[in-house]
Amino acid sequence: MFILVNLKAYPCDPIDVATAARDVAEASGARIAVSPQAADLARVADTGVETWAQHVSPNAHGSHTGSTLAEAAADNGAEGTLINHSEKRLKLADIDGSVGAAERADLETIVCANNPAQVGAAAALGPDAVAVEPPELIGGDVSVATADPGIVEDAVAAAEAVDPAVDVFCGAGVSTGEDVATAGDLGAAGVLLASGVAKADDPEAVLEDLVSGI
Ligand SMILES: O=C(CO)COP(=O)(O)O
Repeated sequence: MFILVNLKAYPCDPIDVATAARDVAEASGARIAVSPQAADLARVADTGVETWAQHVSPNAHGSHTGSTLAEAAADNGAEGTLINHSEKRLKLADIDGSVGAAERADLETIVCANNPAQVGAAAALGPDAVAVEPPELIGGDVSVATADPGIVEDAVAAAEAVDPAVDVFCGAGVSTGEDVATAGDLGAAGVLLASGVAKADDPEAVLEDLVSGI
């Protein structure tokens, strides 16, 4: 199970979380990545933790003010990128373009989706993985795998039907090792989470609990 911690725009110290994630990954052997604000990519990558962008634009180099270029993310230490997060929704053509931009820059890709139908559509674009995150459960206390196990199973089936090479992740409300284990039992290859770590008083303790569920 891959654990990806999305820091969103939370007011946590990205280096504290990155250092804790690096230490827990090293001690446990688990794969843990941290996805900070674009401006913090290089500092987070410098800790040695696996670092992901929260978004990359479909654009290549050129006159595109305000773009987060895949090439710039990669040059600043990102190894992968989320695309189409629920809080950064894109048009279909732009999701396709961002997947292509990430591939050109050698970034691994996870395309996020609201439901199994969108998971199937996202899988057709050829990312490395897709993630199902019901928006109504994001930021809550109950894990998607407990609140709506069927949506995870249906997302796994939807991706499998389109492209069995595309991994399926789930996210929303994940905060414990038990949540990680339940997600794995439903067929997820990993989890995306944010508030459970970014808002924690002791992110390292939460990460240690999370990897106990792998
Ligand atoms: O959006 C998410 C991860 O990308 C999930 O957020 P929470 O873990 O805060 O529910």
